[in-house]
Amino acid sequence: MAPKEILLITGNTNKIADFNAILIPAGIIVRNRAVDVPEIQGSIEEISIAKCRKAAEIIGGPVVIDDTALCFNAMGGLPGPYIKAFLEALGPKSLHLLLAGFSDKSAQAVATVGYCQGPGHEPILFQGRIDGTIVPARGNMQYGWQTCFEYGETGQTLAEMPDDEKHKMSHLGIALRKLVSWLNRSDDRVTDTT
Ligand SMILES: O=c1nc[nH]c2c1ncn2[C@H]1C[C@H](O)[C@@H](COP(=O)(O)OP(=O)(O)OP(=O)(O)O)O1
Ligand SMILES: [Mg+2]
Repeated sequence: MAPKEILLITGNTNKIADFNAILIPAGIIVRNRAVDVPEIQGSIEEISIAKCRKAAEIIGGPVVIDDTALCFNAMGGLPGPYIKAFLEALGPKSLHLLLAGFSDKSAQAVATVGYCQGPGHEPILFQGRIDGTIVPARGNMQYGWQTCFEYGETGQTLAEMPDDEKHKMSHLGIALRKLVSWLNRSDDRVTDTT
């Protein structure tokens, strides 16, 4: 089987590294274009679909995007897809203070990966969601809000987990494994009809 290739549209170098770490072992080559695609307001799915459609229009061909949300249950799912603005304003060390007035610190990390064949095609979404708890920052500060999200019952934030362990259970890992099986299925369909 020929190696598969995707074009990931993102300006986030940590995201590119995570895509590579998860997809290279699955036999998928990740190319990247750092285009800043406008992000609308709406549900996680609406934002991802619009972002994916716009990226395909800009590139004029097949693209993959990701939009990652951090949803606080006490806040009805906010900041959700708007987490980037909160992170930029507060920094990872203060993010947990948003929940200071709530006893419920539970949260979900949600990766929504979109694939669009090209302009005029409908994007397809692949989503990974994991449950966790928002805590004062612990671990490697390198990436986003990962210091503040303690995964499940592990007692570890995503930033305290070794990368290979994290990619096996992360929101992005789950979403990308769904993308991989869809890419492989579509390959089978092509084989079936020839
Ligand atoms: O696994 C993650 N662990 C920790 N932090 C993360 C993760 N994944 C995204 N993040 C951060 C980056 C950004 O502050 C926000 C998501 O925003 P999001 O729009 O998806 O990413 P982005 O604007 O950096 O890149 P782009 O839209 O060009 O793909 O959460
Ligand atoms: Mg973005």
